[in-house]
Amino acid sequence: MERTGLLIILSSPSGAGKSTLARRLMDWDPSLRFSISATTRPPRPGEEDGRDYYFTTPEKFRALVADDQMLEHAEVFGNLYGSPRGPVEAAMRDGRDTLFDVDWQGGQQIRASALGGHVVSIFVLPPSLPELERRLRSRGQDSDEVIAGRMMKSRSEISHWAEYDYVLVNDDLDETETRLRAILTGERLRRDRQGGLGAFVKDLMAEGEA
Ligand SMILES: Nc1nc2c(ncn2[C@@H]2O[C@H](COP(=O)(O)OP(=O)(O)O)[C@@H](O)[C@H]2O)c(=O)[nH]1
Ligand SMILES: Nc1ncnc2c1ncn2[C@@H]1O[C@H](COP(=O)(O)OP(=O)(O)O)[C@@H](O)[C@H]1O
Repeated sequence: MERTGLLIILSSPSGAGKSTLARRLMDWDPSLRFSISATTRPPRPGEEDGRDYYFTTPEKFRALVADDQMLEHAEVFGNLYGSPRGPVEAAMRDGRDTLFDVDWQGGQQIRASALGGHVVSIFVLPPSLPELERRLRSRGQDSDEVIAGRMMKSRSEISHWAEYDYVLVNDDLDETETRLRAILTGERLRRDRQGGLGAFVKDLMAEGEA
């Protein structure tokens, strides 16, 4: 069946659990392609260039933007982040779904992009702000100053929740993962309903006539 890849946007305030959920979703379905962003922020311990992010300089980042190689880009917490366009277009052509971990600005730009794919957007909320702060601390990778900055920004990120198709409160991680899988399964069926299924039904009916 002919199909176009879905563009799946995952956003949340920092620390709500996006990266954890994205990893789980890809373990569940290895055919999902994670859009590896370029960023000018320094790597955290354990992060790998080309797996978690493409770590780059502001100069190189701006050159990519000028060359129209970014599907979307934004400044978040004083650093530049962007989704390279080429791999997304290739995945769409191959009928593979792409998962984006981007902020609300990236979400808006992907929805507005001319790629013409079926976009599904999901916003992840923490059960409470004290729990969000606890998760940021438990990750143990950011200084107090960085954590305070992310907590301050969390309200403005959360204020965009209503722009998303789905909103999940990430309280119990297993339960949130189950819901994410259900969303993906349902949205794939909707995509197929709008796409190649028409040809399948036509063939089915023709068989009956033969
Ligand atoms: N617009 C946009 N935002 C991104 C991109 N990559 C990551 N982000 C967002 O930037 C923010 C900071 O990401 P990161 O530095 O990994 O910190 P974390 O969210 O605390 O793990 C998060 O809201 C990400 O969703 C991107 O390519 N484009
Ligand atoms: N449902 C959950 N319950 C408890 N801890 C969680 C849950 N989801 C994620 N975490 C933990 O919270 C921290 C932040 O999660 P992470 O996925 O890095 O968030 P984000 O990518 O949104 O910044 C990590 O230490 C992660 O293991």
